Amino acid sequence: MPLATGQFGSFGTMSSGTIEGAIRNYARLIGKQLSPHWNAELREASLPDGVEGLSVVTGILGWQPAREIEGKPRPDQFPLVVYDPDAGWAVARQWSSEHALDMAGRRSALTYDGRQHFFSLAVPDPLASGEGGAGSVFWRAIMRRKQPLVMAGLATVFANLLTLATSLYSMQLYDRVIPLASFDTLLVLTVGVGFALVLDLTLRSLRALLIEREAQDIDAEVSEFFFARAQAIRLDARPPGIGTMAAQLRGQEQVRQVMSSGSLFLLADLPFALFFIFVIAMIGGQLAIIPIISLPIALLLALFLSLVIRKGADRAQLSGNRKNGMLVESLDASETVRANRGGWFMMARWNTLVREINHYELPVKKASAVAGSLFSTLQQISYVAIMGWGAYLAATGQITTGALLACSIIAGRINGPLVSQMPNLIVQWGYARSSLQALDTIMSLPIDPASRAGALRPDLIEGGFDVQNVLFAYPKAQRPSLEVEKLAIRPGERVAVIGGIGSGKSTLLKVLSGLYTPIEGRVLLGGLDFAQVADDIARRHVGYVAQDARLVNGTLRDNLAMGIGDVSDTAIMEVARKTRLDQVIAAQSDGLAMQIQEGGRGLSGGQRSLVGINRLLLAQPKVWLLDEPTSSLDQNTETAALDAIDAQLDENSILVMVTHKMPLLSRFDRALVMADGKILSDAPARDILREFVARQVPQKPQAEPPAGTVTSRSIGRQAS
Ligand SMILES: Nc1ncnc2c1ncn2[C@@H]1O[C@H](COP(=O)(O)OP(=O)(O)OP(=O)(O)O)[C@@H](O)[C@H]1O
Repeated sequence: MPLATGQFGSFGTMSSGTIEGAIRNYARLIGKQLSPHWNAELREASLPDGVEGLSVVTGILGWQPAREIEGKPRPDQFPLVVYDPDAGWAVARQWSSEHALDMAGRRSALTYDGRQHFFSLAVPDPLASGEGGAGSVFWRAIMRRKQPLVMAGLATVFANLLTLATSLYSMQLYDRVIPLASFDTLLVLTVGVGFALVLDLTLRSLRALLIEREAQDIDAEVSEFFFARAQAIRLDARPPGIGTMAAQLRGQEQVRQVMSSGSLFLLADLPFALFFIFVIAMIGGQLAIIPIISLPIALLLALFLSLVIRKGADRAQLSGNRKNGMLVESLDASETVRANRGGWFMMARWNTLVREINHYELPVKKASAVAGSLFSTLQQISYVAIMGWGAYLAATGQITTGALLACSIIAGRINGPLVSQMPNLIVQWGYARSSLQALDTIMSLPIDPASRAGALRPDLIEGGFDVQNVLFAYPKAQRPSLEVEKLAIRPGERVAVIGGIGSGKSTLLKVLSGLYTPIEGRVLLGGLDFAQVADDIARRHVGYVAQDARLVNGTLRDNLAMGIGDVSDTAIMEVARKTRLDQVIAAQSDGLAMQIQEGGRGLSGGQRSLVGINRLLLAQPKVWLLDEPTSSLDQNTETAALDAIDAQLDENSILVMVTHKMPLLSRFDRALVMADGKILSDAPARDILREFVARQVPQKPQAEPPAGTVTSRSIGRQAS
């Protein structure tokens, strides 16, 4: 709800600012990302008007309370959240004059008249909760919901106490009602136990509902965390098996399921087992010895089972994840597999994995089946022992028949749910444990420094690239794929990168884009270590079209406007006309609303590249990094697309483009020739082109590759 309305001082009319809007702006300014659902809990809350609103909001969100600045803030204390009695909540960047504040997201300044309140806020980082491993992510999510969980715990306590009511009821029936034919007592007891049962039902249902509701929230929070974490993993550190990694991430559902299935509350029943043994001792005396013996046996059996299945569950889980990876790979590469008659090869790998899973799962299944029978036998033995020994005690007058019956009911309560569900629970926990281990592996992968809190957020990046002693190697690679001692690219330069296949051109572009972090050396852009610049700022400044331009599931419009925000259809069509994408759009009955399938299926390779180029033209970055963007375009479309890019470059823009098409060098100032991950030559593009043409002409009769194709040999020759 709006907290205040009014105007910002004398500098113009403003709409009223809400706390949520101010927090969003503040987080952006200080470089913290808010999780997508950060304000979900605020929607149902009623927030007070006025300055108290912020403390209520931080309380609901579980953040540290905001710190109010006393008096007039110093310049070094900005940015600050501001509450103005007239204009509501906003964010002040800095003083713009002695009595005016420069406001974030607002064009006019706020007049300071001493009535404003200033706050500094500690915005938690959504990825920070990952410190301490995957288990701690779940644990923190649970602990944030202490209140409902305490209530669920209390419901467990009461429900357990109420089970005593039925046993005591039976005892009274046998000891008082039947011998004395006391029907009044029967009526009172039955009504009493009836109430107890209704209460028990209510409490158990309440507990189940509470757990389910909280489990859903925990699920949303935890899955959001792992999704964000997976997105933030440094691209160069990603494991190659995407399908396997997806399966590992899905393991979180298994952990969540175990946590929400009420199994945790089954463990909460454990202390009650001790209490029930105490009650049996009170009613049945020596009979308590039976559960005192049977309960530890059950627990030891459970411990033994968990040890037996641990190894098998871990291995079965690993193979299961690989199986998922293989499934994804075989579906993704189905054309290649089919065209090369690789079906049987894939099938053989699949069957091997299935056999592997069965091999590891078999001992788990066997152990849990045997344990199930053992637990049920233990339960029956303990029943027979209670009844047999109890009958002797009753016959010899040491306990009443009612007490015997009550003891057998209570003993059933000890052994019943706890013991009968134990094997299942242990197997579930075994798998959840290995899922947690897999999640820990993902958590241990390095994340992009730019995704971390504290990344640089410059308003403006001015200047060119300065690459200093950069060394980059892919994980587990034998040798580096890129070694660049020194490379400077000034604003306004158009640089082509050429070289044979696998010479390191794409890697250079990825390192320049900041998507890959060098293992040694630095890439500076405008004097800033680019790896330290916040991701959103970096992406806005640097545009990159990958060699394999992939699209995502959604409409063509979604794909063109991805990451750009508000972009009108008119703007899209204007750019599309320049690059000839308009012809692709016109050929579709749905136009921009055309549905694109995963990975860009539905469009041809060339069309996909063209969408990538158009996206960049709409984003209007200062730095353009293009990896063979026109390799699959026809001549006319290529010319149109490159002309459109040319037209958008100004004297401060940088263009670095990888290409195998030598004639395109005429469009560039400079050309870098690469081989073996190194820059062999860095020269004016026209010189390289002239040299190339000169060398090509006499060699034509020797059946060399067609002009315009760069090979390792030709590059070697140029460089020499
Ligand atoms: N994901 C990866 N993991 C391991 N090694 C890789 C990976 N990608 C590339 N390489 C290796 O790094 C080297 C440089 O590859 P890069 O893709 O930069 O070459 P390129 O010059 O762009 O080649 P092309 O012209 O074929 O696109 C190659 O030797 C390649 O084998």
